[in-house]
Amino acid sequence: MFCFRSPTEEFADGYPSDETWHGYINNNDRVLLKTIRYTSPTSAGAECIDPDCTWVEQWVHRAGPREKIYFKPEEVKAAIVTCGGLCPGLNDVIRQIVITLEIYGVKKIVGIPFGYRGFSDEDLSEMPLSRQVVQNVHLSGGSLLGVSRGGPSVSNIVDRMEEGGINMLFVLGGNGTHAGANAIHNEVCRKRRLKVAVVGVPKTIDNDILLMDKTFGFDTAVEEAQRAINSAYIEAHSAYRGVGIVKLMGRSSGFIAMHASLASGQIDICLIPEVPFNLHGPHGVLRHLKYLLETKGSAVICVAEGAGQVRYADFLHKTNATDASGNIVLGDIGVHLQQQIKKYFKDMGSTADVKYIDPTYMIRACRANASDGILCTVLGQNAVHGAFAGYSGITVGICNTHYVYLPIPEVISYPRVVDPNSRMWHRCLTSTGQPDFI
Ligand SMILES: Nc1ncnc2c1ncn2[C@@H]1O[C@H](COP(=O)(O)OP(=O)(O)O)[C@@H](O)[C@H]1O
Ligand SMILES: O=P(O)(O)OC[C@H]1O[C@](O)(COP(=O)(O)O)[C@@H](O)[C@@H]1O
Ligand SMILES: [Mg+2]
Repeated sequence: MFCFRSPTEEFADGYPSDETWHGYINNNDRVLLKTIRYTSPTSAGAECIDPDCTWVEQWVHRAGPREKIYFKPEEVKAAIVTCGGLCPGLNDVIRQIVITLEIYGVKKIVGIPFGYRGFSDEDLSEMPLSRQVVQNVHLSGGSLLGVSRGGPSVSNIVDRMEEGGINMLFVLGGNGTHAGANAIHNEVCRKRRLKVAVVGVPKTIDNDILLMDKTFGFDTAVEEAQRAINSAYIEAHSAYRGVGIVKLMGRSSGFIAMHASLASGQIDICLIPEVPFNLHGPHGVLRHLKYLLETKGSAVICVAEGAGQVRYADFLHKTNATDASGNIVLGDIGVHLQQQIKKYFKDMGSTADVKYIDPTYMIRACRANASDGILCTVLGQNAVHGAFAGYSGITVGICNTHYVYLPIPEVISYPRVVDPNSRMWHRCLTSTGQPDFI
């Protein structure tokens, strides 16, 4: 009976703890998922399942240390793997998982190099981890272990886990990585019936995982994007009929572009994948740009990489090419915008001085800021508490400011996207002053 998404009743002996210490989470503690009770579907931002906006209580497990633990620490061999693209805070999470495992008394802790690939590539070997190794890793960005896309099949991964005696696996990654983690969980638990815990920590700079307030690294990315936006503003503002373009990450979700635009207060046009727009025509982006140059003298555009390419339009006529993980390879919307803007003004016998800034990797290849550092710390600790409590096939997150365990399938059933009817998108529109481009 090892296939659980809640703590087992079979506890390791000898590790219950001080009953006078009220620092433990009761296994029945729960956190409420949705905290607003909407009166009508017309209330701003309402998410209703029926016209009466019937309120459905949804409770999730509260994260944290349990008094009784399921694994004997001396029998644990824990592994950590980081997959997908980089994200500020990966090293903070790795560090905290290692430190917390050591506090539980775990002696065998390893890192799997370069994502899931590290399970299959003969040239790559496990990296022994200890507090000493990870002590200062959070001071730099990236991942101590390395990351990659693509990699071996789930059964290969589980074969290697069995061979290596790994019985606790911490998986740091986004939607794709979590799909993999869930498949690993199903293989070890349901098929092979091994006593193994697979626990995820959501890593997505795009903030595209469901049900969570936010994911680590997102705040840092938004903050880092400010520098690019400010540079674009200064360039545009100092040029004769200057136009600044900043492209930010977001394959299918425009959260970084929306939040960075809102934070800066310097953006005139924000374009995200979730909101349709035309470039040409009476309501198009170019016409508005002309108006901005005539009235303000300059303009700054913030565009998410997936804007105009996924969902509503395909301005770049993308191929069906995919990366090693199966993600669609997008064209460069920033370059396309730059070309279209130059041509538009040239064709009308006018001019625009267009400066394009692409800080794509600069906003994620940096160390986490203080608030992300704290988030990483708590998530890392809770991942270890969850594994020791006997959870598997779960991931950790922050919901309504509380830390929780969520079943992986629930958070990756589809990517979280910006709701064009949300108050946050409307706040962004208020800040930019842009019209509908349709
Ligand atoms: N549906 C899936 N099932 C199993 N593994 C997957 C799945 N999708 C992606 N992966 C694996 O997860 C890893 C990371 O996926 P990727 O999409 O690149 O990044 P992210 O996890 O950040 O979304 C890759 O090694 C990829 O092979
Ligand atoms: O160039 P890379 O390494 O594939 O990363 C680019 C991708 O990283 C992201 O920011 C995040 O992607 P993941 O969550 O899959 O790591 C995407 O929006 C973007 O397309
Ligand atoms: Mg992905």
